[in-house]
Amino acid sequence: MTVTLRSVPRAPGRIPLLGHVLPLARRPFGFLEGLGDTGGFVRVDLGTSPVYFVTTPELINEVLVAKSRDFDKGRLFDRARAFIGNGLTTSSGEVHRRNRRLMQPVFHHERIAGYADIMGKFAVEMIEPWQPGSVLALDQEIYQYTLNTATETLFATELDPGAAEEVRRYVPVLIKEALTQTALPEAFTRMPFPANRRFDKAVVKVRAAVQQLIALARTRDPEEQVDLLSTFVLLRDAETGDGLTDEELGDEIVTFIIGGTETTASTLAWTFHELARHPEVEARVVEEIDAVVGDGPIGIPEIGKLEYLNRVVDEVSRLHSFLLLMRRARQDVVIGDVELPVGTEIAFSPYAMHRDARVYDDPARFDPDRWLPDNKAGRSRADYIPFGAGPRKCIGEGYARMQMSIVLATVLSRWQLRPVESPTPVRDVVAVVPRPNHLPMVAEPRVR
Ligand code: HEM
Repeated sequence: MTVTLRSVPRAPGRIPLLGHVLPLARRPFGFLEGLGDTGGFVRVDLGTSPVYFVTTPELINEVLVAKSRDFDKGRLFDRARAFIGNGLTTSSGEVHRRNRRLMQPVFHHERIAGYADIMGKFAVEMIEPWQPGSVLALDQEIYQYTLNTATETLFATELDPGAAEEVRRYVPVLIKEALTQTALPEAFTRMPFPANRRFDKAVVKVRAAVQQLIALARTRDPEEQVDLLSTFVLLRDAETGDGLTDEELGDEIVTFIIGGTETTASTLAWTFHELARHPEVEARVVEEIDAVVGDGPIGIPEIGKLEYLNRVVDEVSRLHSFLLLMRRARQDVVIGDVELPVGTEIAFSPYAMHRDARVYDDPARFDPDRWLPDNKAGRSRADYIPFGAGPRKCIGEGYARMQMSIVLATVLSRWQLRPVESPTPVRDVVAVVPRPNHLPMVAEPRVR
C-alpha cells in the first residue's frame, strides 16, 4: 500500500508565505534534529516551495543507494552549478557516470599515497612557528593548512606561483560566501551588494587562474605527473578515447578545492576540540602514535596501524557531519511507502541522523570505542554516512582520511593542545560540515 505526498506531515513552526524559513534560520541545528520526531517523511516549506525530509537511515539509504538512479542532486546543487560548474558534485546522469569512472582510479589508495609527503611537509610547516604557551586560532591554522595542501597536491604550485597564489587568495572568499549564494533567492544574489561583488570577482579570479594552470599542465611531459591536475589531463575514456575538455577540467578542479578543504578542516578542528575535552581518549591516541610512529615520519604503513586514531576520526565524523544534502526525483518513484512524483525535492541531514537517539545509544556521548569491530558488528551501514553512500559517495574519502591522520600524528606527537577559557563557548556554526565558531587553544610541548 502506498500513499501520496499529501499524507506527509508538516514540520511544526510554519508561517504562511515564509514557511519554515524562520525556525531554520534561528535554530538550524535544533530544527533539523527535531524533524525525526514528526516522522520518517516530513514536509518543510522554504517559502512556498515544499522540500520533503527523510529522517531514518533506511529511507535515506533508499534515496542514496537502492534507488539512486531515480534521483539527481536537486535545488541546492542547481544554484551551486552557477559558480562551481558541472563537476562531480553537481553533474548528473551520463555526464556524472562517465567523469566519475574516469577520475575514480586517480583517488585509489596507491595513487593518493604519493601525496603523503606533501601532507606531512605542510603539517611540519604549520607547527614550526608554534612556541610553548602560544595561543593559537587553531581553526584558522588548520583551514590554511588544508588550503595549502589542496593547492599543492592539485597543481605543483612552483610551476606557476602567481596563479597558485590567486587560487589560495580567492578560494576562501568562494567558500565563505558559497552557502549564502546557494541558499538565498537568486534575485538577491544578483543585486549589487558588496558581498555579491566580492563573490563574483572571486569566481572570475579562481576560474582564470585554474585555466592558466590547465594550459600549463597540457604542455608538460607525461613522465612528470607530479600533481593531480597533470594526471587528470592524461585521462582517456576507455570506450571513446576522449579526455576531459578544459572547461570540464576547470569545473572538476574548482569542485575538488571547494569540496576538499573546508570539510576536512572542520573535521580536523573538531577532532582537536574533542581530544582536549577527553584527556583519557587523547592519552590513548598519543600512546598509540608513540608506539607506531615514534620520532619517524608518518607514511601509509603507519596510518594503517593507527587503529585507535582511526576510531577517533570515525566518532568525530559521526558527531560533526554534513548538515544538509539534497536530491530531486528524476521520475516518479516510491520511497518507503510514499509516492514521489517527478521533480519532488528531497533533503536529509547526516548531522541530525547521526545524533538521533533512535539510531545511536546516548548519541551525544563521544565514544570512539563504538567503532570497535565487536561493538559495531550489528550496526547497519546505512546508520553511518559521513562520506555519503552509493554512487555519489565522497571520492576524496581516502585522501581526507590520510590527510587527517598525518596532521593528527604530526601535531600530537610534539604538542599538547589545551582549550583557552573564553566567555564565548565553542559551538557549531552553519557550514557544509558545521565548523566551530572559533577554536582558541594553547600549545604546550609534549612531555614524553
Ligand atoms: C572530512 C572530509 C570530507 C567529508 C566529510 C566529505 C563528505 C562528502 C559527502 C557526504 C559527499 C556526498 C554528497 C552527496 O551525496 O550529495 C561527498 C562528495 C564528494 N566529495 Fe567529499 N568529503 C570530504 C573530503 C573531500 C575531499 C578531500 C575531496 C577531494 C579531494 C572531496 C571531494 C568530493 C567530491 C568530488 C564529491 C562528489 C562525488 C560525486 O558526486 O561523485 N571530498 N563528500
